[in-house]
Amino acid sequence: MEILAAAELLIPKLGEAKLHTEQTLGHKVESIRDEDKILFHRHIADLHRYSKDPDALPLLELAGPRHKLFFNPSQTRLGIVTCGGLCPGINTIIRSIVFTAYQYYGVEAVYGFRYGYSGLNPKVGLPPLKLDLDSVDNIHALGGTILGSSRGPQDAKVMVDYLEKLGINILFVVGGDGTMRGALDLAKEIAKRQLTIALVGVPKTIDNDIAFIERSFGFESAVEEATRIIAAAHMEAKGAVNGIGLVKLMGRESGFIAANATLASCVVNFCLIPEAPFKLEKFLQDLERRIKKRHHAVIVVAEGAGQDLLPDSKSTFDKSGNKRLNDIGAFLKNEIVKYFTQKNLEANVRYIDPSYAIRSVAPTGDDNVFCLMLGQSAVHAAMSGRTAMIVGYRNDHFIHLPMTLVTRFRKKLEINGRTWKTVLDTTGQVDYK
Ligand SMILES: Nc1ncnc2c1ncn2[C@@H]1O[C@H](COP(=O)(O)OP(=O)(O)OP(=O)(O)O)[C@@H](O)[C@H]1O
Ligand SMILES: O=P(O)(O)OC[C@H]1O[C@](O)(CO)[C@@H](O)[C@@H]1O
Ligand SMILES: [Mg+2]
Repeated sequence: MEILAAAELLIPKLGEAKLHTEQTLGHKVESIRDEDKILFHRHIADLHRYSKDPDALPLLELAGPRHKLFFNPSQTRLGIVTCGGLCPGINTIIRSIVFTAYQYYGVEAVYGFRYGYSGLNPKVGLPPLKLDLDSVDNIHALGGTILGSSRGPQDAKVMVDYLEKLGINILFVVGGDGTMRGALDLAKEIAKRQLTIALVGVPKTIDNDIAFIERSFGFESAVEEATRIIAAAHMEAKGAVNGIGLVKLMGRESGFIAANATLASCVVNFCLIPEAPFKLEKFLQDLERRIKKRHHAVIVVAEGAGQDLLPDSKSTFDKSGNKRLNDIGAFLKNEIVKYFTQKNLEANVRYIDPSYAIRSVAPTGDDNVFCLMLGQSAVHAAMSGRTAMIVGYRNDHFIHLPMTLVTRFRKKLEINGRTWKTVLDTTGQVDYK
């Protein structure tokens, strides 16, 4: 567990919020008091570290409407941009921001930038979309993003020039670690020019690997979809002599999707994730044991697992600088077939790579609830003048976190934690190190 200093959780503000919220909006507001905070840590061992200086305890601001506004709704213009890979629930976030802006704050100037940061570079030629209640009314039922998304950088100076030209006061950035790094570049440029433009992020990744937040929206929906695919692999495995269903799931550097889908589906015998390196020979021997005993097996492998086993090929990177991974699924399929052929044992491997199919689906009901609340939290934070922050979920609360924190590292599945131990217990797999 990362140990933080209290100051690391302070949220930057554009200035003093002076407008009385209820008087300005003309309706009742159940505001959150700034001093209502929750503990960042909850493990007693972590809390003990602060027993000598309780003032140093790191505390999290709760999300929600504030007693005072920084922005005057009648003069506020909002922008939304969605970047990086798709994730179930992005549209619900967009809808929630638009509805909260219109209905709670009476802000009607809401614009959606097209195709990620590309839409913030006017030279690319993608004018923003004007968003209103009608245009976003049904989008929560759709996968993807109605605004489009992209990878690849744009110059922060060019983007801030454009925001200034359009008179945007608040920009909501929906994206992963890369997007938040891009947003921090924007925040620096905005501060340099002493502009009053707030930047509020909504963290997005189906990999669930964003630092310091406990749950990423869309993760549950992706796991749900992955579970359906694993069920198909199980059927295929049971339908053939010594059938082996092999499913590759997304998860670049962390195995959250693979581990959760394994637990959710109940039929997986081997779950391979990037956090738990394995020796191929040991894994194949255990697979042979399983096949001899039960005559079928299901393997789930996260795309980032076992990369060290793959033959060296020249690394390539996507436009955002993310390393392209080698295909561990195809590699394992070949190795399994080779191994069983050498042993003169029949094995029928059915390899399923659902790839994008698990992340482009519509969100589950629970993810929709989550997205709705994240979108609302983002608007409340921005209207109070908070900036360079994200909204997130931690210790059972919607909270604010500085953007600088969430770009520090990518969260990994804890190998000594409960989830991974449960995977080991339920699959019966052993350590293949
Ligand atoms: N270090 C960085 N500085 C500035 N901008 C960045 C940086 N890294 C990424 N970006 C920009 O952020 C956008 C999205 O980044 P990226 O493609 O890495 O996806 P992401 O937000 O991490 O989402 P995910 O990886 O979950 O799909 C891109 O336009 C990219 O150029
Ligand atoms: O092919 P794309 O769209 O660049 O993205 C694929 C990657 O995006 C993610 O869905 C999210 O980071 C990863 O799980 C996956 O490796
Ligand atoms: Mg990323």
